Amino acid sequence: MKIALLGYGKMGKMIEEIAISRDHEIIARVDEKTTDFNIKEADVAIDFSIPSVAFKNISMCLENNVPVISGTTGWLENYDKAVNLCEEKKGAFIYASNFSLGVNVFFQLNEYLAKMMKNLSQYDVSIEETHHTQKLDAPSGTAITLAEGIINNSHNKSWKLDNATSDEIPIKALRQPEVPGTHTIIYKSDVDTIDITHTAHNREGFALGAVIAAEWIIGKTGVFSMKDVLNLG
Ligand SMILES: NC(=O)C1=CN([C@@H]2O[C@H](COP(=O)(O)OP(=O)(O)OC[C@H]3O[C@@H](n4cnc5c(N)ncnc54)[C@H](O)[C@@H]3O)[C@@H](O)[C@H]2O)C=CC1
Ligand SMILES: O=C(O)C1=N[C@H](C(=O)O)C[C@H](O)C1
Repeated sequence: MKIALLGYGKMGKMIEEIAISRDHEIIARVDEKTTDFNIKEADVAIDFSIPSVAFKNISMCLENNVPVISGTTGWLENYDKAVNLCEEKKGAFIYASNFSLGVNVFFQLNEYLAKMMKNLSQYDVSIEETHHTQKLDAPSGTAITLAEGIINNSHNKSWKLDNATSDEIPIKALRQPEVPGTHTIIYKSDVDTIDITHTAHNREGFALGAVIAAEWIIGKTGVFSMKDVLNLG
């Protein structure tokens, strides 16, 4: 498979390593200085760039009929436009806030727990995420997906970063050197606390998931999620 890497930072480099180990070829490594590449030469593009350029990258791929996987977070105000463009062009597109197998299991665990806690009003739910200090967006995309998983399966209606009211799920975003990504869901009552945590030890799980998604999307048409790729029960 010929892969164009849109964004060649921490994730782009890790994806390159894993893609090569699975016999794929990297035909472009694109950062803000790159001008001379032809996206049409790629079988698939993998975008791990920055929030302000992700939608432009995704649109470029869809306009040129190149299937695109995006893991960039912090650009979701344009997600619906990307979906519409994909449908209009009969293209193929996957966005996931987190490509790791472990977090995708954790997403399902979170939804299951939210259903169990739905009518236990003595518990208040909150989310905490910790990432490295270079992260541009807060809260993390994964924390937003977790909040949406709770909202879709409980009486909670919305989430808020810091200073939440009692109607909102509070999300706390902590930044500490070198942390690849830790997410905790907390249910607290006066008498006890239930919490579940996913801790990434490094970036390999994210990168492997993105390459598996890229392998999976070849030959398909439509907008998909990691749930489709991983076929989790
Ligand atoms: N969905 C997932 O599983 C994961 C998502 N991420 C997200 O992926 C994104 C990238 O993360 P990292 O690699 O850690 O960040 P990074 O800062 O190490 O790399 C970002 C890269 O984008 C490049 N870039 C800047 N302008 C560009 C442009 N116009 N076109 C193409 N590339 C451009 C930068 O040069 C840099 O190399 C972030 O949004 C992060 O939140 C990170 C890890 C896992
Ligand atoms: O920026 C990161 O590093 C990560 N970003 C993603 C997010 O915002 O959820 C996924 C992972 O937690 C690492």
